[in-house]
Amino acid sequence: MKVAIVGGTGYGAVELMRFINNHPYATLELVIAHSQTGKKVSDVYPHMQDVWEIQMDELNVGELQKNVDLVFFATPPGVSKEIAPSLMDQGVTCIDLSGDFRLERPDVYETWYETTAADPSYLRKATYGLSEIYKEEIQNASYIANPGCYPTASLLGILPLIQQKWVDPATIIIDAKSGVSGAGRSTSLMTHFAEMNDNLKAYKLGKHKHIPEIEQILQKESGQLLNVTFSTHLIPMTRGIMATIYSDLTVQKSTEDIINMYEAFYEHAPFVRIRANGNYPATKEVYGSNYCDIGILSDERTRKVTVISVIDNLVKGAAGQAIQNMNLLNNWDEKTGLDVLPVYP
Ligand SMILES: NC(=O)C1=CN([C@@H]2O[C@H](COP(=O)(O)OP(=O)(O)OC[C@H]3O[C@@H](n4cnc5c(N)ncnc54)[C@H](OP(=O)(O)O)[C@@H]3O)[C@@H](O)[C@H]2O)C=CC1
Ligand SMILES: CC(=O)N[C@@H](CCC(=O)OP(=O)(O)O)C(=O)O
Repeated sequence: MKVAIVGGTGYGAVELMRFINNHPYATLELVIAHSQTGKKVSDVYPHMQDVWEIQMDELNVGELQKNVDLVFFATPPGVSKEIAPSLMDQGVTCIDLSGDFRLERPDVYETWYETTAADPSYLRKATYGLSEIYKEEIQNASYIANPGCYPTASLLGILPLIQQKWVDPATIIIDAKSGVSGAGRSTSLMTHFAEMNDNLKAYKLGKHKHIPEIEQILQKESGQLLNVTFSTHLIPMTRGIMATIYSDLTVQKSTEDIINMYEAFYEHAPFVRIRANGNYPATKEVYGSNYCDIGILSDERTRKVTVISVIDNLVKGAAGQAIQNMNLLNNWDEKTGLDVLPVYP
Protein backbone atom coordinates (compact mmCIF):
# COMPACT_ATOMS: atom_id res chain seq x y z
CA MET A 1 0.00 0.00 0.00
CA LYS A 2 1.41 3.39 -1.01
CA VAL A 3 1.01 6.04 1.66
CA ALA A 4 1.69 9.77 2.02
CA ILE A 5 2.20 11.93 5.08
CA VAL A 6 1.08 15.55 5.11
CA GLY A 7 2.86 17.58 7.82
CA GLY A 8 6.05 15.60 7.30
CA THR A 9 8.39 17.58 9.56
CA GLY A 10 6.43 17.16 12.80
CA TYR A 11 6.76 14.71 15.66
CA GLY A 12 3.63 12.78 14.67
CA ALA A 13 5.05 12.36 11.15
CA VAL A 14 8.48 11.17 12.21
CA GLU A 15 6.85 8.57 14.47
CA LEU A 16 4.71 7.43 11.52
CA MET A 17 7.92 7.00 9.52
CA ARG A 18 9.49 4.90 12.30
CA PHE A 19 6.57 2.47 12.15
CA ILE A 20 6.17 2.51 8.35
CA ASN A 21 9.86 1.53 8.16
CA ASN A 22 8.91 -1.51 10.23
CA HIS A 23 5.78 -2.30 8.21
CA PRO A 24 5.81 -5.07 5.60
CA TYR A 25 2.81 -3.87 3.57
CA ALA A 26 3.11 -0.04 3.55
CA THR A 27 5.57 2.05 1.54
CA LEU A 28 6.09 5.75 2.03
CA GLU A 29 5.55 7.32 -1.39
CA LEU A 30 5.19 11.04 -0.63
CA VAL A 31 6.04 13.32 2.28
CA ILE A 32 4.41 16.74 2.18
CA ALA A 33 6.06 19.54 4.12
CA HIS A 34 4.96 23.09 4.81
CA SER A 35 7.86 25.52 5.46
CA GLN A 36 10.64 23.02 4.61
CA THR A 37 9.74 21.67 1.16
CA GLY A 38 12.69 20.60 -0.98
CA LYS A 39 14.62 19.24 2.01
CA LYS A 40 15.05 15.54 2.64
CA VAL A 41 13.52 13.94 5.71
CA SER A 42 17.06 13.18 6.92
CA ASP A 43 18.00 16.89 6.67
CA VAL A 44 15.31 17.68 9.22
CA TYR A 45 15.75 14.49 11.27
CA PRO A 46 19.39 13.32 11.06
CA HIS A 47 18.53 10.11 12.95
CA MET A 48 16.73 9.07 9.74
CA GLN A 49 19.94 9.18 7.65
CA ASP A 50 20.13 6.23 5.22
CA VAL A 51 16.60 5.26 6.25
CA TRP A 52 14.36 8.04 4.92
CA GLU A 53 16.23 10.06 2.32
CA ILE A 54 12.94 10.94 0.58
CA GLN A 55 12.63 14.56 -0.55
CA MET A 56 9.68 16.49 0.81
CA ASP A 57 7.23 18.07 -1.62
CA GLU A 58 4.73 20.85 -1.40
CA LEU A 59 1.08 19.97 -1.21
CA ASN A 60 -0.55 19.05 -4.51
CA VAL A 61 -3.88 17.31 -4.03
CA GLY A 62 -3.86 15.95 -7.61
CA GLU A 63 -0.49 14.25 -7.00
CA LEU A 64 -1.80 12.70 -3.79
CA GLN A 65 -4.88 11.39 -5.58
CA LYS A 66 -2.80 9.99 -8.43
CA ASN A 67 0.04 8.41 -6.47
CA VAL A 68 -1.12 7.04 -3.13
CA ASP A 69 -3.77 4.78 -1.60
CA LEU A 70 -3.80 6.34 1.86
CA VAL A 71 -2.98 9.77 3.27
CA PHE A 72 -1.97 10.45 6.88
CA PHE A 73 -2.60 14.00 8.04
CA ALA A 74 -0.11 14.95 10.77
CA THR A 75 -0.98 18.63 10.57
CA PRO A 76 -2.25 21.14 13.12
CA PRO A 77 -6.01 21.63 13.46
CA GLY A 78 -7.51 23.67 10.64
CA VAL A 79 -5.51 22.08 7.79
CA SER A 80 -7.20 18.77 6.96
CA LYS A 81 -10.70 20.27 6.99
CA GLU A 82 -9.66 22.33 3.93
CA ILE A 83 -7.79 19.60 2.03
CA ALA A 84 -9.48 16.34 2.95
CA PRO A 85 -12.88 16.91 1.26
CA SER A 86 -11.40 16.74 -2.25
CA LEU A 87 -9.52 13.56 -1.30
CA MET A 88 -12.75 12.10 0.10
CA ASP A 89 -14.52 12.95 -3.17
CA GLN A 90 -11.86 10.99 -5.06
CA GLY A 91 -12.15 8.00 -2.73
CA VAL A 92 -8.68 8.37 -1.15
CA THR A 93 -8.61 6.84 2.33
CA CYS A 94 -7.31 9.20 5.02
CA ILE A 95 -6.20 8.86 8.63
CA ASP A 96 -6.20 12.24 10.33
CA LEU A 97 -4.10 12.75 13.47
CA SER A 98 -5.59 16.22 13.99
CA GLY A 99 -8.88 17.08 15.65
CA ASP A 100 -10.66 18.44 12.55
CA PHE A 101 -13.03 15.48 12.05
CA ARG A 102 -13.34 14.10 15.60
CA LEU A 103 -16.35 16.11 16.75
CA GLU A 104 -19.64 15.16 15.14
CA ARG A 105 -21.32 18.53 15.70
CA PRO A 106 -19.92 21.53 13.78
CA ASP A 107 -21.20 23.97 16.41
CA VAL A 108 -19.25 22.14 19.13
CA TYR A 109 -16.08 22.22 16.98
CA GLU A 110 -16.55 25.93 16.35
CA THR A 111 -16.96 26.68 20.07
CA TRP A 112 -13.85 24.79 21.20
CA TYR A 113 -11.54 25.24 18.18
CA GLU A 114 -12.64 28.85 17.58
CA THR A 115 -12.71 28.44 13.80
CA THR A 116 -15.22 27.19 11.22
CA ALA A 117 -15.86 23.46 11.08
CA ALA A 118 -15.60 21.18 8.06
CA ASP A 119 -18.74 20.88 5.97
CA PRO A 120 -21.21 18.60 7.87
CA SER A 121 -21.59 16.30 4.86
CA TYR A 122 -17.85 15.49 5.17
CA LEU A 123 -17.89 15.38 8.97
CA ARG A 124 -20.50 12.62 8.71
CA LYS A 125 -18.11 10.50 6.64
CA ALA A 126 -15.52 10.37 9.43
CA THR A 127 -15.15 7.48 11.88
CA TYR A 128 -13.70 8.06 15.34
CA GLY A 129 -10.63 5.82 15.44
CA LEU A 130 -10.37 4.59 19.01
CA SER A 131 -9.09 1.22 17.83
CA GLU A 132 -10.11 -1.05 20.72
CA ILE A 133 -13.64 0.34 21.03
CA TYR A 134 -14.69 0.96 17.42
CA LYS A 135 -12.87 -1.87 15.64
CA GLU A 136 -15.77 -2.83 13.35
CA GLU A 137 -16.54 0.74 12.32
CA ILE A 138 -12.84 1.33 11.59
CA GLN A 139 -12.67 -1.80 9.41
CA ASN A 140 -15.35 -0.25 7.18
CA ALA A 141 -14.19 3.38 7.34
CA SER A 142 -12.91 5.63 4.58
CA TYR A 143 -11.89 8.59 6.75
CA ILE A 144 -10.52 7.98 10.23
CA ALA A 145 -10.38 10.74 12.80
CA ASN A 146 -7.58 9.47 15.01
CA PRO A 147 -8.34 10.32 18.65
CA GLY A 148 -6.43 12.92 20.65
CA CYS A 149 -3.72 11.71 23.00
CA TYR A 150 -5.50 12.59 26.26
CA PRO A 151 -8.85 11.14 25.09
CA THR A 152 -7.12 7.88 24.13
CA ALA A 153 -5.65 7.40 27.61
CA SER A 154 -8.79 8.63 29.38
CA LEU A 155 -11.39 6.71 27.37
CA LEU A 156 -9.52 3.39 27.34
CA GLY A 157 -9.18 3.86 31.08
CA ILE A 158 -12.84 4.49 31.93
CA LEU A 159 -15.03 2.97 29.17
CA PRO A 160 -15.21 -0.57 30.61
CA LEU A 161 -16.70 0.84 33.83
CA ILE A 162 -19.13 2.98 31.81
CA GLN A 163 -20.28 0.11 29.64
CA GLN A 164 -20.86 -2.08 32.72
CA LYS A 165 -22.68 0.84 34.44
CA TRP A 166 -20.49 0.32 37.52
CA VAL A 167 -19.79 4.07 37.83
CA ASP A 168 -21.92 7.19 37.74
CA PRO A 169 -20.64 8.92 34.57
CA ALA A 170 -21.62 12.35 35.92
CA THR A 171 -19.01 12.00 38.68
CA ILE A 172 -15.98 11.37 36.46
CA ILE A 173 -12.91 13.52 37.12
CA ILE A 174 -9.84 13.13 34.90
CA ASP A 175 -6.54 14.53 36.09
CA ALA A 176 -4.01 14.18 33.27
CA LYS A 177 -0.33 14.95 32.78
CA SER A 178 1.62 15.05 29.52
CA GLY A 179 5.23 15.24 28.40
CA VAL A 180 6.16 18.23 26.26
CA SER A 181 6.32 16.41 22.90
CA GLY A 182 2.52 16.53 23.09
CA ALA A 183 2.81 20.16 22.07
CA GLY A 184 4.60 19.33 18.80
CA ARG A 185 8.05 20.30 17.54
CA SER A 186 7.82 24.06 17.27
CA THR A 187 9.14 26.04 20.22
CA SER A 188 7.02 28.14 22.53
CA LEU A 189 7.35 30.04 25.78
CA MET A 190 5.21 27.36 27.41
CA THR A 191 7.59 24.51 26.58
CA HIS A 192 11.10 25.95 26.40
CA PHE A 193 13.66 24.40 28.73
CA ALA A 194 13.94 27.10 31.40
CA GLU A 195 10.16 27.34 31.69
CA MET A 196 9.60 23.62 31.81
CA ASN A 197 12.59 22.07 33.56
CA ASP A 198 12.02 21.43 37.31
CA ASN A 199 8.46 22.59 36.88
CA LEU A 200 4.87 21.33 36.73
CA LYS A 201 2.14 23.44 35.15
CA ALA A 202 -1.62 23.19 34.84
CA TYR A 203 -2.85 24.58 31.51
CA LYS A 204 -6.01 25.13 29.41
CA LEU A 205 -8.23 24.35 32.43
CA GLY A 206 -11.86 24.31 31.38
CA LYS A 207 -10.85 25.18 27.80
CA HIS A 208 -9.09 22.13 26.45
CA LYS A 209 -10.30 20.87 23.04
CA HIS A 210 -10.23 17.34 24.39
CA ILE A 211 -13.11 18.08 26.79
CA PRO A 212 -15.84 17.91 24.09
CA GLU A 213 -14.08 14.92 22.49
CA ILE A 214 -14.14 12.94 25.74
CA GLU A 215 -17.71 14.04 26.49
CA GLN A 216 -18.91 13.01 23.02
CA ILE A 217 -17.75 9.42 23.58
CA LEU A 218 -18.80 9.22 27.23
CA GLN A 219 -22.28 10.42 26.24
CA LYS A 220 -22.49 7.96 23.38
CA GLU A 221 -21.38 5.00 25.50
CA SER A 222 -23.39 5.88 28.63
CA GLY A 223 -26.49 7.15 26.82
CA GLN A 224 -26.44 10.08 29.23
CA LEU A 225 -25.89 13.81 28.76
CA LEU A 226 -22.95 14.76 30.94
CA ASN A 227 -20.05 17.11 31.48
CA VAL A 228 -16.64 15.96 32.55
CA THR A 229 -14.06 17.60 34.80
CA PHE A 230 -10.79 17.28 32.89
CA SER A 231 -7.53 18.95 33.91
CA THR A 232 -4.30 18.94 31.93
CA HIS A 233 -0.75 19.41 33.19
CA LEU A 234 2.62 19.69 31.50
CA ILE A 235 5.36 17.72 33.17
CA PRO A 236 9.09 17.94 32.43
CA MET A 237 9.51 14.76 30.44
CA THR A 238 9.68 14.20 26.69
CA ARG A 239 6.97 11.58 26.12
CA GLY A 240 4.12 10.05 28.01
CA ILE A 241 0.66 10.70 29.37
CA MET A 242 -0.77 9.60 32.68
CA ALA A 243 -4.53 10.02 33.12
CA THR A 244 -5.70 9.50 36.69
CA ILE A 245 -9.46 9.01 36.60
CA TYR A 246 -11.81 9.11 39.57
CA SER A 247 -15.50 8.21 39.68
CA ASP A 248 -18.20 7.16 42.16
CA LEU A 249 -19.00 3.46 42.08
CA THR A 250 -22.69 2.61 41.73
CA VAL A 251 -22.18 -0.98 42.84
CA GLN A 252 -20.00 -2.60 45.47
CA LYS A 253 -17.05 -4.06 43.58
CA SER A 254 -13.59 -4.92 44.83
CA THR A 255 -10.38 -4.09 42.99
CA GLU A 256 -10.17 -7.75 41.96
CA ASP A 257 -13.73 -7.66 40.55
CA ILE A 258 -12.91 -4.61 38.46
CA ILE A 259 -9.57 -5.99 37.26
CA ASN A 260 -11.30 -9.22 36.17
CA MET A 261 -13.93 -7.23 34.29
CA TYR A 262 -11.23 -5.14 32.50
CA GLU A 263 -9.30 -8.26 31.57
CA ALA A 264 -12.41 -9.74 29.96
CA PHE A 265 -13.25 -6.43 28.24
CA TYR A 266 -9.78 -6.16 26.70
CA GLU A 267 -9.28 -9.88 26.11
CA HIS A 268 -8.82 -9.36 22.36
CA ALA A 269 -6.93 -6.06 22.61
CA PRO A 270 -3.21 -6.81 22.30
CA PHE A 271 -2.15 -3.26 23.16
CA VAL A 272 -4.09 -2.86 26.42
CA ARG A 273 -2.48 -4.40 29.49
CA ILE A 274 -4.26 -4.53 32.83
CA ARG A 275 -2.03 -4.50 35.90
CA ALA A 276 -2.48 -6.86 38.84
CA ASN A 277 -3.96 -5.63 42.14
CA GLY A 278 -1.60 -3.13 43.82
CA ASN A 279 0.47 -2.54 40.64
CA TYR A 280 0.14 0.86 38.96
CA PRO A 281 1.70 1.70 35.59
CA ALA A 282 4.32 4.40 35.01
CA THR A 283 4.77 6.29 31.75
CA LYS A 284 8.25 4.87 31.15
CA GLU A 285 6.76 1.38 31.05
CA VAL A 286 5.06 2.18 27.72
CA TYR A 287 7.71 4.58 26.30
CA GLY A 288 8.04 4.28 22.51
CA SER A 289 5.39 1.54 22.33
CA ASN A 290 1.73 1.29 21.35
CA TYR A 291 0.67 -0.04 24.75
CA CYS A 292 -1.91 1.47 27.05
CA ASP A 293 -1.30 0.14 30.57
CA ILE A 294 -4.05 0.40 33.17
CA GLY A 295 -3.98 0.07 36.97
CA ILE A 296 -7.10 0.06 39.16
CA LEU A 297 -8.04 0.70 42.78
CA SER A 298 -11.51 0.29 44.24
CA ASP A 299 -11.47 2.30 47.47
CA GLU A 300 -14.06 0.65 49.65
CA ARG A 301 -13.75 3.50 52.20
CA THR A 302 -14.82 6.24 49.78
CA ARG A 303 -16.83 4.07 47.31
CA LYS A 304 -14.76 5.60 44.52
CA VAL A 305 -12.67 3.95 41.86
CA THR A 306 -9.29 5.26 40.73
CA VAL A 307 -8.00 4.22 37.31
CA ILE A 308 -4.45 5.02 36.19
CA SER A 309 -4.02 4.87 32.41
CA VAL A 310 -0.68 5.52 30.71
CA ILE A 311 0.31 5.80 27.05
CA ASP A 312 3.09 7.25 24.95
CA ASN A 313 1.39 10.36 23.52
CA LEU A 314 3.23 10.05 20.20
CA VAL A 315 2.53 6.34 19.76
CA LYS A 316 -0.80 5.06 21.16
CA GLY A 317 -1.78 8.75 21.41
CA ALA A 318 -1.00 9.51 17.75
CA ALA A 319 1.14 7.66 15.17
CA GLY A 320 0.94 4.15 16.66
CA GLN A 321 -2.86 4.21 16.87
CA ALA A 322 -2.92 5.62 13.30
CA ILE A 323 -0.89 2.61 12.08
CA GLN A 324 -3.12 0.27 14.13
CA ASN A 325 -6.12 1.82 12.36
CA MET A 326 -4.47 1.40 8.95
CA ASN A 327 -4.01 -2.29 9.86
CA LEU A 328 -7.66 -2.66 10.91
CA LEU A 329 -8.84 -0.95 7.72
CA ASN A 330 -6.89 -3.44 5.63
CA ASN A 331 -7.74 -6.51 7.69
CA TRP A 332 -4.06 -6.94 8.56
CA ASP A 333 -3.06 -8.16 12.01
CA GLU A 334 -3.44 -5.01 14.13
CA LYS A 335 0.06 -5.47 15.54
CA THR A 336 1.72 -5.28 12.09
CA GLY A 337 4.63 -2.83 12.20
CA LEU A 338 3.90 -2.03 15.85
CA ASP A 339 5.40 -5.02 17.55
CA VAL A 340 8.04 -3.08 19.48
CA LEU A 341 8.72 -3.24 23.20
CA PRO A 342 8.81 -0.10 25.32
CA VAL A 343 12.28 1.49 25.54
CA TYR A 344 13.39 1.13 29.16
CA PRO A 345 14.85 2.78 31.16
N1 LIG B 1 2.29 15.51 19.54
C1 LIG B 1 1.39 14.67 20.04
O1 LIG B 1 1.62 14.01 21.07
C2 LIG B 1 0.07 14.50 19.37
C3 LIG B 1 -0.31 15.25 18.29
N2 LIG B 1 -1.55 15.09 17.74
C4 LIG B 1 -1.97 15.90 16.64
O2 LIG B 1 -1.28 15.52 15.46
C5 LIG B 1 -1.06 16.64 14.64
C6 LIG B 1 0.45 16.78 14.41
O3 LIG B 1 1.08 16.98 15.67
P1 LIG B 1 2.65 17.12 15.84
O4 LIG B 1 3.33 16.27 14.84
O5 LIG B 1 2.94 16.97 17.27
O6 LIG B 1 2.84 18.65 15.41
P2 LIG B 1 4.15 19.40 14.91
O7 LIG B 1 3.93 20.83 15.25
O8 LIG B 1 5.37 18.71 15.42
O9 LIG B 1 4.10 19.24 13.31
C7 LIG B 1 3.09 19.82 12.52
C8 LIG B 1 3.42 19.61 11.06
O10 LIG B 1 2.42 20.24 10.27
C9 LIG B 1 3.02 21.22 9.36
N3 LIG B 1 2.12 22.34 9.15
C10 LIG B 1 1.92 23.42 9.95
N4 LIG B 1 1.00 24.24 9.41
C11 LIG B 1 0.65 23.69 8.22
C12 LIG B 1 -0.23 24.09 7.17
N5 LIG B 1 -0.95 25.22 7.25
N6 LIG B 1 -0.34 23.29 6.09
C13 LIG B 1 0.38 22.13 6.00
N7 LIG B 1 1.24 21.71 6.96
C14 LIG B 1 1.36 22.48 8.06
C15 LIG B 1 4.30 21.62 10.08
O11 LIG B 1 5.23 22.17 9.16
P3 LIG B 1 6.01 23.53 9.48
O12 LIG B 1 6.69 23.31 10.82
O13 LIG B 1 6.95 23.67 8.36
O14 LIG B 1 4.96 24.60 9.55
C16 LIG B 1 4.75 20.26 10.64
O15 LIG B 1 5.31 19.48 9.60
C17 LIG B 1 -1.67 17.85 15.35
O16 LIG B 1 -2.98 18.06 14.91
C18 LIG B 1 -1.66 17.39 16.80
O17 LIG B 1 -2.60 18.05 17.55
C19 LIG B 1 -2.42 14.14 18.19
C20 LIG B 1 -2.09 13.35 19.24
C21 LIG B 1 -0.83 13.50 19.94
C1 LIG C 1 1.38 18.86 25.96
C2 LIG C 1 0.40 19.44 24.98
O1 LIG C 1 0.43 20.63 24.69
N1 LIG C 1 -0.48 18.60 24.43
C3 LIG C 1 -1.45 18.99 23.48
C4 LIG C 1 -2.23 17.79 23.04
C5 LIG C 1 -1.96 17.40 21.63
C6 LIG C 1 -3.10 16.69 20.96
O2 LIG C 1 -3.33 15.52 21.00
O3 LIG C 1 -3.92 17.51 20.38
P1 LIG C 1 -4.95 17.43 19.20
O4 LIG C 1 -6.26 17.17 19.79
O5 LIG C 1 -4.92 18.81 18.61
O6 LIG C 1 -4.55 16.38 18.24
C7 LIG C 1 -2.45 19.97 24.10
O7 LIG C 1 -2.70 19.89 25.28
O8 LIG C 1 -3.06 20.73 23.32
